[in-house]
Amino acid sequence: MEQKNLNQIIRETVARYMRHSLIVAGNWKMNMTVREGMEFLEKLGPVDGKVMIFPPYTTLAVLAGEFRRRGITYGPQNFHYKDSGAYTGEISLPMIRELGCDCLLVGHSERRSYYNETDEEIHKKIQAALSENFSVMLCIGENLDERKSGQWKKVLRKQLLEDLEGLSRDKIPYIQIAYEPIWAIGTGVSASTEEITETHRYLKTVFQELTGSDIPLLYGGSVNEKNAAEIGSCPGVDGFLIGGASLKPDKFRKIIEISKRE
Ligand SMILES: O=C[C@H](O)COP(=O)(O)O
Repeated sequence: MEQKNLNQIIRETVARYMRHSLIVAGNWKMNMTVREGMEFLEKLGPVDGKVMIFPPYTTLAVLAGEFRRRGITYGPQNFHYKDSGAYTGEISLPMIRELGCDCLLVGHSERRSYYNETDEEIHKKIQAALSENFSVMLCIGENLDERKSGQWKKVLRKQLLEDLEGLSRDKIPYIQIAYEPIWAIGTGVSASTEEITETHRYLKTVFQELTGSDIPLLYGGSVNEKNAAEIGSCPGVDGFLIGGASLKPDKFRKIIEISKRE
């Protein structure tokens, strides 16, 4: 019995280390002027691994070439689903394409709560982006009341089903999901490894039911250089979406180092 448990532990450990590198994505939110972004990249130095950055538009436009040169995938934090028109303050997919962006962030809880983005609107954005062959990183997450009352499964399932409604099989490789419990964002206290493991297992199951496929599933919410190794070793965690710690080159670099598996 003891031997069996040991074998199981060895298998799980080997499987964990054989996994591909984790995706390390930074969401700069409304931070980083062009000058600050340039300084950030200089301090960060060369990177390898799967690194993504979602900067604000102004910085994105000026530094697109720098990101590309360093092998960093980059894209906007928001966009409009129409190609053009009288939508003051908005940015369209053709404009984004011109900057060579590959992956677009969509559905972040700050967009949902501060700008009243609905699942219907998020669905339209995803459909538009996929039809133009962009990749998307869809953010989903529950609030503290929903977590405490045990409603989180229902809430996350609804977001997934509504945001990805009608997703065709050929577009599955263009989707990544970031699970971000709203109550852990910017608080300095991440969800526990038990909560992350349980939630990721649940979301992978729902996505499997929905599409018959696996999906890259990132965790976001107070990830930093100190907790990344532990969170990254949770089953079902394929990477991180990082806010605060992605603004500090030394912290971001440490997380990239921790996330290398090959
Ligand atoms: O998009 C990133 C998340 O909102 C996480 O932000 P945080 O790492 O500052 O908690």
